[in-house]
Amino acid sequence: MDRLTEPLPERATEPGSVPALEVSGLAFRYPDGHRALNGVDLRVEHGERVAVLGPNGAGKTTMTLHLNGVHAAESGSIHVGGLPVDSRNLKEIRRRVGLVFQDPDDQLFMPTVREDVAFGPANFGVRGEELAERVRSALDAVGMAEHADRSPLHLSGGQRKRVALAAVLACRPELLVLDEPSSNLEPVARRELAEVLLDWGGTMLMVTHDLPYALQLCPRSVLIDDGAVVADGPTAELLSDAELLAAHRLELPYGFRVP
Ligand SMILES: Nc1ncnc2c1ncn2[C@@H]1O[C@H](COP(=O)(O)OP(=O)(O)OP(=O)(O)O)[C@@H](O)[C@H]1O
Repeated sequence: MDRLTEPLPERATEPGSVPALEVSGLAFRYPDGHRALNGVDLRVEHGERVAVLGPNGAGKTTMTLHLNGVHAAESGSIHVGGLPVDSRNLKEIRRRVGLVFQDPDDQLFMPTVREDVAFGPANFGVRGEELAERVRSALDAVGMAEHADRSPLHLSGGQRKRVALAAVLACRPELLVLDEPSSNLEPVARRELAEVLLDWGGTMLMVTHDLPYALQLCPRSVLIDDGAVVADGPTAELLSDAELLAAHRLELPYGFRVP
């Protein structure tokens, strides 16, 4: 592995402390026999924001779908705040891990935006004024409060993405996992989403092909290729390594320079 050794900013590592996320030797094969993960190792400390980079088909989404038990590991282990991700703990794991899917249509299914955002916390037992307050503050955070009574079906793609994020934020997760949050967003919505995520302030893992977005939001990045982590370090260093990027089919936008 290409290990970049500079000390990582914003990483609160204490020897022996329980990390927010620990993935060890995670391997997975789809039912058709395709091996998508070949031993992923990743440790994320509380409060870190980590971008997950890699070419198409590298295994990024497959890895994220293991973090809240959508897929079950073939071998290896995952711990969230010290709790193993396995079938006995799924309810608590899903409370801790908020997964925002790449396609909001995989997540939104209620008649109104308000009901979609209330669904998760209600499912975890939140009721009454607390539920109403969570829905209000999550919709406010993503700038969608005025659309609370509309059908998600009638929103634009970018608006649906914001509602999907609100639905996860309303669950108050300990670990927020986002798959391609900036795709299909207009520049203003992309910037506003960055502000929401920075304000949120919790532990975050963000899968993205948007390298400037990774640089803006995540002090640390891991690069996954062929189902394994091939580089892990400060985002600015990874993105300054032209050879590393080329070897894994990553490219900065034309004219973009890492400051
Ligand atoms: N349901 C499935 N059945 C079989 N193979 C799959 C399935 N879903 C994904 N794969 C394969 O697993 C590998 C990893 O896919 P995954 O979606 O995790 O990649 P990714 O890094 O998220 O890619 P992208 O950047 O294109 O979204 C790919 O080779 C893909 O073809």
